[in-house]
Amino acid sequence: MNLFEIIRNMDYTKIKGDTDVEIDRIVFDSRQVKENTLFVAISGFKVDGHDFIEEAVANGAKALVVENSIELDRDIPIIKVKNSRKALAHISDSFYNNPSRNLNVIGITGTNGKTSTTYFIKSILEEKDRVGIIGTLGSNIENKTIKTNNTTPESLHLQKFFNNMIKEKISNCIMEVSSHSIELNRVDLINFNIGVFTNLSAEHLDFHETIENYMRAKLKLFYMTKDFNIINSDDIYGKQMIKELENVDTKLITYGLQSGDIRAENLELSVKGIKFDIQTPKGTIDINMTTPGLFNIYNALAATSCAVAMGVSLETIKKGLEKIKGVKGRFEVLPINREFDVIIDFAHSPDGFDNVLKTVKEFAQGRIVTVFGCGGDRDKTKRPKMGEIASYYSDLCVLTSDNSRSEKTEDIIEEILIGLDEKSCIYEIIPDRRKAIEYAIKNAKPKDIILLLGKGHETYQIINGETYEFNEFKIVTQILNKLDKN
Ligand SMILES: CC(=O)N[C@H]1[C@@H](OP(=O)(O)OP(=O)(O)OC[C@H]2O[C@@H](n3ccc(=O)[nH]c3=O)[C@H](O)[C@@H]2O)O[C@H](CO)[C@@H](O)[C@@H]1O[C@H](C)C(=O)N[C@@H](C)C(=O)N[C@H](CCC(=O)O)C(=O)O
Repeated sequence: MNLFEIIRNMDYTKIKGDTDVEIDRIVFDSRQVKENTLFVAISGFKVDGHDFIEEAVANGAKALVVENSIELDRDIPIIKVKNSRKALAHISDSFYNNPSRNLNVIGITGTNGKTSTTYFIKSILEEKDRVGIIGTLGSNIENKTIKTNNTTPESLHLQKFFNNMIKEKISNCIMEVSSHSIELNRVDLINFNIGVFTNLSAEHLDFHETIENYMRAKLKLFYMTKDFNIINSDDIYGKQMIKELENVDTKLITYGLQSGDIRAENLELSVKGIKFDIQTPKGTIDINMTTPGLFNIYNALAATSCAVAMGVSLETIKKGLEKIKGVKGRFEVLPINREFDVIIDFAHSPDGFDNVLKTVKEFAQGRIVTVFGCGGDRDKTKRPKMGEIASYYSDLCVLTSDNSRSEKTEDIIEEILIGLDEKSCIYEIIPDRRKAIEYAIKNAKPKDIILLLGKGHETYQIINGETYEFNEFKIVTQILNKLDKN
């Protein structure tokens, strides 16, 4: 494509050289420059793309887009812009021929639930249509997945994914939209048809500084959408967003338990799953899902709102939601058929602990027994916080190893103990994780829920710098078989 065409409607401050050159490739990483490449220098956080201009030119860059003034003794076109991330979004959109305009793009934003909601919507829409996904788990079209560094990748990659989806005759793209991506111009110029807001809690404040800024970053998505804004009206920031969006023309659909156009009623929560009715303006559907947790009711409401906005029938929504199976190692209830239950979850942060334990508390009829440790060589401030949260919700905590890496498990446990509240829960220390699980299972009482936190889908443990095979699913089965034999 001709460079002049690519930058035609873009804001720039200066152009040096002749833009009548053919460009076959756009990159923002000097290491990926080949012949006929346009290199866009991005000011980074750790390093700065402008520092790699010489390398990009040496590798054959045919033109440059820069934000800083640069000296170059080669005669290639240089386009100077105010904001090169913004320019990258524009260039990528033009280069791939504005692909998002030919897709139904659904953007999901919020602190929690983005990934699940994305997959819930997919499950409904793919009953009738082909669906592409962009998010934490990569860019996915049916069984082809391309891994990505970011939940919402850089604009160039986003536009390329959209273009691939069009080539594959996909009509719907469901994507997670992180607040970073909004602030860093990754999603500029995307033609969003629908925007979904799940919820907001304090996170990423290292980047946004205040929760107000964090909310305002997310709010920007809803000024970009063309057809529908879908907002969780039970969430306190959701309520604020609804007010802010009062004068926006895009149609608004709200959802929730306490309020909303799309509402869940008659909830039944158990370790086996969730049963509830969804009231919609088109009628009521009864839903029976095998994914436990109140948060999944919210995810189902967000997905239903989206499907209702798109005119999908209630029957299809029910079918799509009810076929959803959990994700490996994420709140996975093991099929052990005993008087107690074992749940494996990947939670390994205070926030993750709070979410999982709060959910278990919603339906626990017996004791909550939590087996966990904390990772070594990683953020130590998490340890007392995880101890505090686990003891707040649990009846018994079994403190053990996670991936201790180069640290001593016993030292990590000492730090967890600083936060653990001995008045609210009893605890045992068993550093060997297999033995800790065995202890919890051997001493389980009817109706107990045993939570194994931290490893999730991982199949290894790193202890004293060595990696050992450690598959929690297999270990639980082995322990149960051993107990049955004795
Ligand atoms: C803070 C942040 O957003 N950083 C992003 C940023 O990194 P950076 O600016 O530090 O980039 P860098 O890798 O140091 O390099 C700067 C520039 O120099 C270039 N370079 C570098 C080396 C070289 O040899 N040649 C060269 O040209 C790089 O290609 C880049 O253009 O630009 C990179 C390229 O796009 C991103 O991958 C990277 O995301 C990092 C991995 C990250 O962790 N980001 C987080 C904060 C983030 O965005 N998270 C949200 C999810 C939040 C959530 O909901 O949980 C997300 O959407 O992922």
